[in-house]
Amino acid sequence: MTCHKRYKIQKKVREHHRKLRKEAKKRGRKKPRKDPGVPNNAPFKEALLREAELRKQRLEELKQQQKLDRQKEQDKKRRLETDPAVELCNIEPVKEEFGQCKAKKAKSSKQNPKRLYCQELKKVIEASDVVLEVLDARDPLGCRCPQVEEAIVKGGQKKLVLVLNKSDLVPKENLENWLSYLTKELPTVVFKASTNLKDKGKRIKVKKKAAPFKSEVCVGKEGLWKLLGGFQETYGKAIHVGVIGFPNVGKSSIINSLKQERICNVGVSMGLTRYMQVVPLDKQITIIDSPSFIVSPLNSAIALALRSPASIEVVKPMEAASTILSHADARQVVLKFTVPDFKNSLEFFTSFAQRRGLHQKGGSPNVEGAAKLLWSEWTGASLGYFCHPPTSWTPPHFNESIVTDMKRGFNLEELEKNNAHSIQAIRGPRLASSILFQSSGLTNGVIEEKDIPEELPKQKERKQEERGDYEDVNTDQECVDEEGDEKSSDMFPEEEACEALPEDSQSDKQSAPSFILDKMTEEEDDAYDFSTDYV
Ligand SMILES: Nc1nc2c(ncn2[C@@H]2O[C@H](COP(=O)(O)OP(=O)(O)OP(=O)(O)O)[C@@H](O)[C@H]2O)c(=O)[nH]1
Repeated sequence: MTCHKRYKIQKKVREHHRKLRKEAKKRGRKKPRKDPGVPNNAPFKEALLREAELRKQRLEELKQQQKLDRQKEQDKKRRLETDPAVELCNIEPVKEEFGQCKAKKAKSSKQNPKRLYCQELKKVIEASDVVLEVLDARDPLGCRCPQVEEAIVKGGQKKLVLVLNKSDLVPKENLENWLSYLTKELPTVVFKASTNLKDKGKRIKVKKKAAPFKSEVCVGKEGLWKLLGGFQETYGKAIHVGVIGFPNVGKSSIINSLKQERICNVGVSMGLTRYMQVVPLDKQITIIDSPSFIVSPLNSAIALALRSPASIEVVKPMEAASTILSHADARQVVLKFTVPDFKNSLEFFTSFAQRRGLHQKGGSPNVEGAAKLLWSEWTGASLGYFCHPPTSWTPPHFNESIVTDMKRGFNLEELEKNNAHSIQAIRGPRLASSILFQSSGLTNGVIEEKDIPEELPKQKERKQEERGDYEDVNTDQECVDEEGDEKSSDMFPEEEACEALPEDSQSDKQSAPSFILDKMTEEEDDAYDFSTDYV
């Protein structure tokens, strides 16, 4: 920050305080006077002090009593909620916005969130006839969870379908390779969710003449509808379709795209969906959103960094971002983020922070902020990177009979045609401008509640603190997301820097102080908005 600007801010702060003092004076409200206590020469001072002490004690006791009463009341309520009749609300279609059952929320507020996620996920699987496992096309294998897949196919009653989402973020050739790799095992749908939908009730009107903005278009919707519709016809009755997957793969976005309205909560924060949500698509098909899978702590560092729901797991941003960086092609990273060559991750984060205008007080680069930004971009909605599918066809973890069973009832020829059509319609990044990433393969998940260790209170506190920290970055990101999170990954660095700013700064780019110092003009410098920028 320039000295000129700093002094200007200080002056404004002084003026502001002066104004407040003046207004307070006008209103006649003065500072409360300090209690001078009982003077030493007062008669009966000792007795007065004792009396005051007693009054204080009585007040404390009263407060304690009220607290106990409140606790008793809450216990009573909780007991009422454990009544099975309340449980029924779990499977009822959503009635309120983002459909979270309030009773359920209250009940589970004190439960270990990982257990809650497992419970909800199990409920979704149990209630579903077809399960859509959503995979991030940038690392499809890393988004598959063998434990959950096995739980689905175990009974032989349910169908498992893979949905290759975020396919706009990988090169076309790569997408084709992954499709042919995955379809050998399970029916796979190529999808690109629409990320710019209006809230529930406000349907999008697609004008006939005006071509919709590239980022608003959903691709693969027809294919998925037809696949589910065809299956429902052969099945002969109404079906429930569960949508599952690791955090941020786009489960809720897919449901919103199918429904064409923003019915499920969507955002860059990992682990945003905490409860199952039932959304009727039509009379015959009901879709169920679910919270993400819980990652097993035995996974590799890269799997933990990319697949841990930040809302319930603690992953240190610096460690996570460094691990991600070590798995990416350094040359392509340098080109993509337009930073100089780097020897280690710290060097990269320093240049990245400078490039994106992330500075701490005093002007030093905000390395931690840069790490958080890279981490959230890697799991977010705009950065293009890709992994190669295994070169040879490795035997699936399902045997032949399960594979044929999973494909039965679906019109696979039609699906193939629709996928080819989707691939044509998606305009992904070029292979040369995308970052090559080394996947660590399948990610192990925890599906049984008993496998989740109980958290110690101290651990819990630490997690909450760190989560708060992470959410700071993500709320910023979310704001951007809502503005139109599908910015091309080939955007200019200045635009990308703006992406990391809070919504206010985004919406008022002209007046907000720019984070990019070398681009800061005198006009922007003068435009310090005291009402929004001074905290
Ligand atoms: N570019 C792109 N972004 C997508 C696509 N689908 C989803 N996203 C973005 O990915 C982010 C995560 O999407 P969500 O739908 O919240 O993902 P989720 O799996 O429900 O996430 P959790 O609720 O955290 O488990 C959001 O910012 C979406 O806008 C897609 O097809 N392409």
